[in-house]
Amino acid sequence: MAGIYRSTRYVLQNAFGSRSLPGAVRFYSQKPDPAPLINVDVDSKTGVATVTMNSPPVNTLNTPFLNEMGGVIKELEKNKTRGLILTSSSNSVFSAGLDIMEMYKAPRDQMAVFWTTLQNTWLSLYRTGIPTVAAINGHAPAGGCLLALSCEYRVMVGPKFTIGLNETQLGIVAPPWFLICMREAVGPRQTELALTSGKMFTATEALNIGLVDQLVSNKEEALAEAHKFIARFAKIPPLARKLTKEFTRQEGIKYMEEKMLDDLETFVDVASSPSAQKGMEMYLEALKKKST
Ligand SMILES: CC/C=C\CC/C=C/CC(=O)SCCNC(=O)CCNC(=O)[C@H](O)C(C)(C)COP(=O)(O)OP(=O)(O)OC[C@H]1O[C@@H](n2cnc3c(N)ncnc32)[C@H](O)[C@@H]1OP(=O)(O)O
Repeated sequence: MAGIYRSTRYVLQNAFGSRSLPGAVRFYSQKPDPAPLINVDVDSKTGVATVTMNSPPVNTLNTPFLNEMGGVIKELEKNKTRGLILTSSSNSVFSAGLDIMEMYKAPRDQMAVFWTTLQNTWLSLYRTGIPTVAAINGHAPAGGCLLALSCEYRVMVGPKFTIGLNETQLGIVAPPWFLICMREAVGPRQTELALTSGKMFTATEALNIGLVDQLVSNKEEALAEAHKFIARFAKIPPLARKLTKEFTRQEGIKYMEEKMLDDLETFVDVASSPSAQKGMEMYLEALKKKST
């Protein structure tokens, strides 16, 4: 463990040129990208940003994507955006979650950079003072569900899409901060039942347990409801709102601030273990078979 801790720190220091970890890796220098993986459209009347994930085919969360997302959130905060609506350009997938190729047969140092980027981007989204809504217009397994859970409100297009933390089905484990997000939405009983079996919920089931807040029948309605949710805060002083959100989300924020490096070590250990690698291999094969 200690060896991994040291080598991970070394890789991150090389990668980010920082002297104090992990705080220093929270900031990204955004390179201009000719083909953005995320589109941002700010409504000039309301100041609300629609952030559209646009990384075909299935919006997997890999290091470049997560870096871009972190940069987008930082930029929106700087510009005092009034709301953030997270959605997808795909007609059927919100996000397929973490890019398994970042974990399957990946060197430990690559896994470490990937996970640190995920931790930081997640924290930015989870704790931002900007009101956030997920307009879930497609399947949202695992990391896709985490993205939605990190927002304050979830509107899901039903009935055919699914959402859930299905990690155990792949032979991997949702880390505690994924679990905290789920528990905040559905409570401890449903969280244990859902995560131990890796259950994917239909949109209606998700509504019934509180995993999503509203069902709609298409993306346009989802966006309209998301705007309505954000409009609720028009008369609420932003600082009071921001601090209240931060207090409500204290457990997840504290976990990440205090346990970031432990969490990283655990991830690299678990994800590189032979059983997790085997699970991912079988899962990737099944995905390939399905798509041919
Ligand atoms: C201690 C902590 C240790 C570990 C914690 C790790 C936490 C992990 C959390 C995660 O997020 S793991 C990822 C879990 N994701 C999934 O289980 C989703 C898998 N994907 C799907 O179920 C389906 O792709 C879909 C329902 C999202 C969409 O279906 P469809 O529209 O039919 O697309 P295809 O299945 O044909 O996929 C197109 C293409 O994309 C590849 N792909 C899909 N998902 C992933 C992924 N997560 N990572 C990498 N690649 C993915 C798929 O293989 C296809 O590739 P082709 O080359 O065959 O086109």
